[in-house]
This record gives sequence, structure tokens and C-alpha cells, in this order.
Amino acid sequence: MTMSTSSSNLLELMPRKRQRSTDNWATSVLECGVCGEQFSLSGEKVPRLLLCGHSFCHDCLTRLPVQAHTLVCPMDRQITDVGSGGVWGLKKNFALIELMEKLQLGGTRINLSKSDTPSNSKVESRDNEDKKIVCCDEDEKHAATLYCLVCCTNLCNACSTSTHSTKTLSKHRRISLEDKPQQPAMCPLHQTHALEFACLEEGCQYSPAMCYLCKEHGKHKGHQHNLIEVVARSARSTAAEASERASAFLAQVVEHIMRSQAALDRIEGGTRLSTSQSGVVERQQYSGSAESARTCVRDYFCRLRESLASQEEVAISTLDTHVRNRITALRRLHDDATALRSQISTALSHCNNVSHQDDCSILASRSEVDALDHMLDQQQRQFTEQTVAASETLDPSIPVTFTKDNRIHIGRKLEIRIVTLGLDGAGKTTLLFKLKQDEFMQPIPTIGFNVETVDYRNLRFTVWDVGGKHKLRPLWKHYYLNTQAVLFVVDSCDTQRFEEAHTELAKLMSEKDLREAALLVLANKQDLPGAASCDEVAARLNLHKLCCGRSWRAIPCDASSGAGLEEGLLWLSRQLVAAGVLEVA
Ligand SMILES: Nc1nc2c(ncn2[C@@H]2O[C@H](COP(=O)(O)OP(=O)(O)OP(=O)(O)O)[C@@H](O)[C@H]2O)c(=O)[nH]1
Ligand SMILES: [Mg+2]
Repeated sequence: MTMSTSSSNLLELMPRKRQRSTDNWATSVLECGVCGEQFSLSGEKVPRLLLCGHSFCHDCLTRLPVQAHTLVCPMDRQITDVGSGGVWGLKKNFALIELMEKLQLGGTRINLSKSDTPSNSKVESRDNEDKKIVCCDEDEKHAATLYCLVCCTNLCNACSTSTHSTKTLSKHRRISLEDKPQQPAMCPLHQTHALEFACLEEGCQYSPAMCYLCKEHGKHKGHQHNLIEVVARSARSTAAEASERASAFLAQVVEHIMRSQAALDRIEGGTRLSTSQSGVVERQQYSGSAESARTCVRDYFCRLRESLASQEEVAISTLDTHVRNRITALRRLHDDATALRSQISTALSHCNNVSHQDDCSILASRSEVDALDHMLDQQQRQFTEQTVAASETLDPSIPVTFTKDNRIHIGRKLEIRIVTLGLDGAGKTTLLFKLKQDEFMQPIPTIGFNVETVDYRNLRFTVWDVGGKHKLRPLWKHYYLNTQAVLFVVDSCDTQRFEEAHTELAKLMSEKDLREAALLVLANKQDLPGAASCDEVAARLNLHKLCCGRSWRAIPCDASSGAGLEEGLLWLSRQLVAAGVLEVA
């Protein structure tokens, strides 16, 4: 649509000639400048505000052309940004609405729509318009206000008095023009007869109105019928109900459009027009929720990078300290060896000299040579011992391993502390022996604890095995501190005690010191007939619920063959080690 077309449309929409008295200021202020109809508190005639300050009714605004989300004011041609929501997005003129409400409450004689339904307000304002153009039949310049039921004339007050001044005429009943009875429509076939009846036959539904002659002798003869006003009343009430429903539905849809538009604006952000204190209209950028979410993600990763950077610094400083210590130790070794070399060279040269002496002289030096030989022997033994002890210092490699919490371990073995718990007789000690010596031994019930180190790849597990007898269980808590993993052993054949095992495990899981510890449940004694499967053990111990949020695993095993132990150690190492030069995985 071009601007010239819109201008011609605007002309159509410009105010009609108004016939209201100018002294009724409230009426003229509360009219739409385009259609001249009165504003209403809501609905189609509600006043909406343009950027230039002019207000027009919603109905007229929806008929103005919208180009690139802008409207041109019909009064001063200033442009208003309406956004993608169109006219619905324009602010209502609440000041005007408030004024109308106040006038209504104060009883000012203005005809505000109370029903507020768009259709009602429209019909009402059109009715008002029509009523106003009824001229007095005696003098066309006057507006009629009365209707004489006898003379059937529209009269103004003055003409009513002057024309009905005689004794006979003064008795004529005159009613307000608003109450004037409607003129009955006449039958197109029998023009002297009014259309008084409505035909109720299905075939006549498109032209049901009929006069007496049509009903008695014409095409509706014998048809079901009723009085036209009765049928019309029913149709009118149906239409009114439908109008009310449509109005409510429209309001619902408009509300939905506004809400969805508001949600879109909130997500996308954009530009908002606002009026400063000095009255200047300004455009303000505002960010939507999408941008806020992006900022939140960026902040999170920024903090993560900062935390990683500081962890990296700590790790590098640990490495530097390690390297410094290694270099210092190597230098000391080197210096000691250099001093020793000098001592040995001196002794060597002395021995060489003595060996070339004559018989008498060599005999005199004999004790001195023996002492030298003894000293060399002693130093060589000491040197060999030191060299063996320093073999690791002489290894130039620097093995590095990282734990899951990004701590660094430098050296061949990363030490991990584990505690083995479970009911008495579950097989904890048997499993420990199997791990350590690869032997199936018949242990006696543990009173106190056993501790062993088990090397696995680049890890060194220190495994604490604590007695599981009922009276020893209160001692378990002394083994929790700094424990990185718990091995909970269950006798898969002892189904009667699964409940007891569940209770003990539940207590362990609530321990503060074990909050970060990984949990490996070993369903032991799988070699015995009647052993419950690992899944059954997991279900009976309710592991999925008990260990929610923790790193855990249940593995079937038997201590007699060692089956399942390798898998368990591998799983543990993967839980505790992130990466390293020797790579666990
Ligand atoms: N067949 C079979 N017997 C096992 C297995 N594991 C343990 N046992 C036997 O179960 C019994 C109890 O084993 P222990 O290792 O002493 O049990 P525990 O959990 O250390 O018991 P407490 O020290 O009292 O807490 C011993 O007779 C073991 O030989 C297994 O996998 N298979
Ligand atoms: Mg034991």
C-alpha cells in the first residue's frame, strides 16, 4: 500500500460534521478525532495514544495503514513506531480513560458505553447519530425531540407547543422521540398490508416475513407461524448473546496476542520508546531474556576458565618445586661424586707411587697403604648403597598424573586411600589377600583392621580392611577421613542379611567425611550356588536411590578366583584419575 492510497483512506476516515453543542466540552474532548464517535472505557472505541500525543479510537487506528511497523498520525502526520504487535501494542490513553471514569462517577451527562462491548458501543453511537439528524417536521432547522402519536409527526419542543395549542390538539399524546414506535414494514406483494407474521416452515427461512393475506391466502397459507415481533425478539436475543460471546472471545484473543507479543519482546529485547521528564521521547535499548541467559553462560565459563587458570598455576608451581628439589638433589650427588673422584684420584696416585718404591721403602709405607685400601673399600660400599638409593633421582623422566579434582601428582605412583567395609563374613579380608598376593586364603574374622598396599598400573591403593562384626562397626568412622573410595562387600549368598547390609550402607552414605568418596559395591561369593545376582543385590540394597548423585558401581565378584577384581580396580582408577603420562585407561 502506498502513502497516496493511505492518504485517500485517511480522508474517508476524517471527522464527519458534528452537530453537538460546543459548550459541552467533555463530549468533544472525549470523541475520536477520526470517526467523531465517543471513546469508550475499553473495546473498539478505547482511546490509544500515538507518539505525537494524539489519541484515536482503537477501531479507527486498526483501519489506518501500517507500513514497516509505523503509523502516520491523521492529525499531524507524525510517525509512531507500533512494533510487530500493530495497534494492539500502542498504549491506551489511561489519563483519558480515567477522566471518563471520573466523569461517569460524577454524573456528568456524557453518554459513555457501560457495556463496553465493541459492538454495543458502535450500535449505540450510530443510534445517537441517527437520532440527532431527525428534523422537526414543522421547521427543518430544528431537531425533533417529540413524536405526536395522533398526527404522526416529529416535533421540536417549540413546534410541539405552537402546533398543539388548541384545546383539541393539546390532548394529542406526544412521546419522546426515543420511544417513537417503529414504522411497520409493508408487504412487497400486498402493499397495503404490514408484515405482521413470521413463517416457521423450514423452506421459508430465507424470507419468513409475511402479511395477513400471504398467511391466509398466499404462498404461506397453512404454514406454521408466529407474530413477527416474537420471532424477532428471539432472534435479537440470540444475536445479542452471540455478540457478547464474540466480544469476550475477541478480548481473550487480544489478551493472548498481547501476552505473546510481550513474551517475544521479553525474550528478544529491542528498542523501547519512553518520555523523559522534559517531555522528550527517547528510544531505549533493552536486552531480552535470551541475552541474559547468554551472559549467564558466558559468566559461568569465564569463572571456570579463571578457576582452571588458578589450578594450572598451582600445578605448575608444584611441578617447579619438584623440579627444583630434583635438581638440588642431583647437584648434591654430582658434587659429592666429584669430591669422591678427587679423593680416589689422590689415593690412586699415592698407591701408584708406593708401588714403584724399593723394597725397604714399600715396607715402611705398608700400613699407610692398608689404611688407604680400607678407606677405599668403605667408600666404595657407601657409594654403591647411595647409588642404589638415588636411582629414582637419576631417572630424568617426570611422570605426571592428574586427579579428577585437577590436582597434580608427580612421580610413578599416585596414592589412593580406600576403606573396605561390609558385614562380618562378607569376604573383605579374603578379597584383600587375593588382591595383594593373588591367593585364596582362609582368614579368621578380623578384630581391628588389616592394611595393605596394592599397586595397580600407575596407582598405589592403600586398602584398609576393617572388621565387620556388629560390635566393631562403631569403629568404622575412624577410617573415613581422606578416604577416596569405599569398597562395600556383600555376601551374595546371605540373602537373609541384605536388609542389614542396606541399613549399614545407608548410614555410610550419610556420612559427611564420605560425601566425595566413590562407592564400589562388590557382590561377592558369586562362585557359590544360590548366590543372588549382582542386579538383585543392587535392587535389594536399593542402590539407585541410596547412591543418587554419587559416583558408584556394583560389580559381581568372587574372592576364590579373583573374578571381577580387575574390573573393580579399573573402575576405581577411572573415577579417581583424570589423566596422566602413564594413562590408567
Ligand atoms: N566360596 C567363597 N568363599 C568366600 C569368598 N569370599 C570369602 N569367602 C569365605 O567367607 C568367609 C569369611 O571371609 P572373611 O574374608 O573373613 O570375611 P570378612 O568380611 O573379612 O569378615 P570379618 O573380618 O568378620 O568382617 C571365609 O571362610 C572365606 O573363605 C568367595 O568369594 N567365595
Ligand atoms: Mg575380615
